[in-house]
Amino acid sequence: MLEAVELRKVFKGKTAVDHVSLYLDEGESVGLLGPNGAGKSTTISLISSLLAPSSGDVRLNGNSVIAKPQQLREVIGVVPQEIALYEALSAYENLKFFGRIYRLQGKQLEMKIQELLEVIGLRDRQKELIKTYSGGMKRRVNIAAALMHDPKFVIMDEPTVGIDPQSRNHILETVRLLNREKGTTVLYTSHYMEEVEQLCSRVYIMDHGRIIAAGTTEELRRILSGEDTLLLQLDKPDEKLAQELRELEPVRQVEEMDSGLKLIVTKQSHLLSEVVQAAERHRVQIINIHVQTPTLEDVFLHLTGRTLRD
Ligand SMILES: Nc1ncnc2c1ncn2[C@@H]1O[C@H](COP(=O)(O)OP(=O)(O)OP(=O)(O)O)[C@@H](O)[C@H]1O
Repeated sequence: MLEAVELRKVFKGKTAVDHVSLYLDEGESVGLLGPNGAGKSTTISLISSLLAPSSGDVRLNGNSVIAKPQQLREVIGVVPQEIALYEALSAYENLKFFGRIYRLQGKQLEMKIQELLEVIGLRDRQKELIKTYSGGMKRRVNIAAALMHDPKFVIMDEPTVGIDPQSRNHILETVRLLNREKGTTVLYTSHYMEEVEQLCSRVYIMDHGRIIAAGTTEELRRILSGEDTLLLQLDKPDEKLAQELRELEPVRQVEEMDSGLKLIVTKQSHLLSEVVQAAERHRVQIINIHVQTPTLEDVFLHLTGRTLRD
């Protein structure tokens, strides 16, 4: 088990990570979810011993690794947000370089490189220089580089931000394969709820440097078990209508979206006629009303009053 215990990191008087405790059991796929600036990258750097905490501890199978990180470094692979590759070398040459750092050589090194190129779907382009790759392809090579030493724990920092759909799918597939078929323990950081819901069995939600909720996706959704999400598709946006709905008793949250409004409301409230009347008063036409069970995104909205992408 890899564990963070009451981690804190203060940068020049600003607390970026505030008493964060989390654990990864072997074989788990765990999500760390939070908006930009929540402290996810700093938490990852602390857990992987790239950064020293202001206080708190990181433990591998019960033993602190802060003073002696070597043991941890052998079993952990970190995929940072920034691409850390040699642009003037090919994908093959980059992986060879990283493999050598982990003391792989000869046939073993060659096999590992080809295995990982296959996993990331770039075997046929391995001889091309990194600088000719798309952002998504570079990300995929960056992931392979972190896997050269067959780490037991893989920590990924928002690996799908700003990349093309094909690379995104490849990355999600790679995470699945690593976790479900190879049994690798994964900590997956993201601000995309749907990715975490698909990939992870347990989730930590982080905001302003703190863990504000933790549990299985089911448990977290149960935070909203007494509530429904109401999606109103409107013919035009209307700030005043949103404001009026916010003041209705059963309405917990109102979020404005491109096509209308999203309301988190108390279950079984007889709200629809009030909503329809309010829309009529504001001369807004309701094109469609959809009631759905809450998502993790809604849980986040409920806990913080903000959306993940704010
Ligand atoms: N080296 C540093 N020096 C000063 N402040 C920092 C440093 N690194 C991070 N911070 C601050 O700590 C806070 C948390 O940043 P962090 O990068 O961990 O968040 P994040 O959740 O990973 O967000 P993002 O998705 O934008 O990377 C931010 O306010 C950031 O400005």
